[in-house]
Amino acid sequence: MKRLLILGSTGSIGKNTLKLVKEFNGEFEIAGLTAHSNIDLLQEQIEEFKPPTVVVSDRQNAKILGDRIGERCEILYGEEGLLEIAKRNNYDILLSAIVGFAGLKPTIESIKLGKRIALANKETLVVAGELIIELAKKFNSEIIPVDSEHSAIFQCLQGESKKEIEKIILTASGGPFLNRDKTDFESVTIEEALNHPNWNMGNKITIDSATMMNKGLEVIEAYWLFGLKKEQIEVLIHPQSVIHSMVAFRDGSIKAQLSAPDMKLPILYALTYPNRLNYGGVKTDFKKIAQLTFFEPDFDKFVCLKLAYDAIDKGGIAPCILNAANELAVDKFLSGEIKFSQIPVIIEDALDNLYEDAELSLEIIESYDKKTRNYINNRYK
Ligand SMILES: NC(=O)C1=CN([C@@H]2O[C@H](COP(=O)(O)OP(=O)(O)OC[C@H]3O[C@@H](n4cnc5c(N)ncnc54)[C@H](OP(=O)(O)O)[C@@H]3O)[C@@H](O)[C@H]2O)C=CC1
Ligand SMILES: CC(=O)[C@@H](O)[C@H](O)COP(=O)(O)O
Ligand SMILES: [Mn+2]
Repeated sequence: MKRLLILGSTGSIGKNTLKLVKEFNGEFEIAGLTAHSNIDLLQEQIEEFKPPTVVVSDRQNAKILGDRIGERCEILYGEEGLLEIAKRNNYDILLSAIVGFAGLKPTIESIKLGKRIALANKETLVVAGELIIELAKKFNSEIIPVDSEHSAIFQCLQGESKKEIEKIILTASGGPFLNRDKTDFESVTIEEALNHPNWNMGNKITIDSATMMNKGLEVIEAYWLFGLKKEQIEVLIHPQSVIHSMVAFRDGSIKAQLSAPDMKLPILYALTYPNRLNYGGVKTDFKKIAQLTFFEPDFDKFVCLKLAYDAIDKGGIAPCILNAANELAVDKFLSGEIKFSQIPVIIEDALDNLYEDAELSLEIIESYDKKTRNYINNRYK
């Protein structure tokens, strides 16, 4: 029986993980769940999975939830609550699935306990990749990717050594605007941008897929996770999302991992690695897949992808600024404050004006995250 602490249990990854916990009755036990503000769903999850402790973001929601469920489970709140639940030594695997920068600090606490991290929260590696990889080594914590592309690469690399890799090929669906002209980006609606062709995900990552910042964040995530040069990380548009990524080896051989697009597979692998469980929940029928196609991304159209590659070159605090600016720009687009076409403009503006040489530490990363958000809030009211 593996004990799971799920950060972000009310989100898309969190809910898929709980479906697996239910499906594999007896394999997993829930040591804790966390939500931001969706206390109705969290309450249902408490009733079904009986975690000893849960966390919500604010005190008032903690009180409302407490009035509803009484003594059935301990309720913590705020950032302190998240850090506290992550520091408790009562679980085996942390499923890190909070969206955005908020996932960073509790993930670090879990790494410090030497836990296995099933990492969905890609922003953790984007903003603090160097620190995270160092800490994971120091505390002997395994970081197993949940992100479908990184899980694919991780699976292709089993039994291989790094020196044999020529490059990795991150596949990208191209999102809902793959065939839309860039001149139309001004008039893109929120509904259109949230209409991902292949994946059903949370709002933030869905908008990132539409701008292709998701692929940019994934390039940075792969850079840290697999310790490769930027030039060894290629992005390839593959609109069907059946090949989740590939590794090309120096002898010319290429390995790929394939399946119908369903996050339950990479989640399950991160929970059971190096083993697999019998699972018929995701069916891949090649006879129903008409074709698999591939082509190069258009960096002029999807500027966010270019900005992410540039942020690796700049290094230091650049990926943190890129991430904070992107999180805020996406929020502003989703609340109707800015146009879709302004997202890359805002990110570039923040990078141009805030980037400087800085010795990385958690404190510096937190201060640049705040500085970037303040800068954008003041400029784009
Ligand atoms: N969805 C997917 O298929 C994939 C997701 N990922 C990554 O996984 C992560 C989660 O994505 P996804 O599940 O789609 O996101 P969702 O938006 O669906 O869920 C986010 C979760 O985090 C909680 N949350 C949001 N803001 C905060 C905060 N400030 N503090 C604490 N908790 C918070 C939410 O709570 P509440 O519900 O109460 O708001 C919810 O439980 C992201 O980093 C994403 O990039 C990676 C690959 C695929
Ligand atoms: C499921 C998953 O891992 C997402 O990150 C997905 O890859 C998004 O698709 P695109 O960013 O390729 O559109
Ligand atoms: Mn992905």
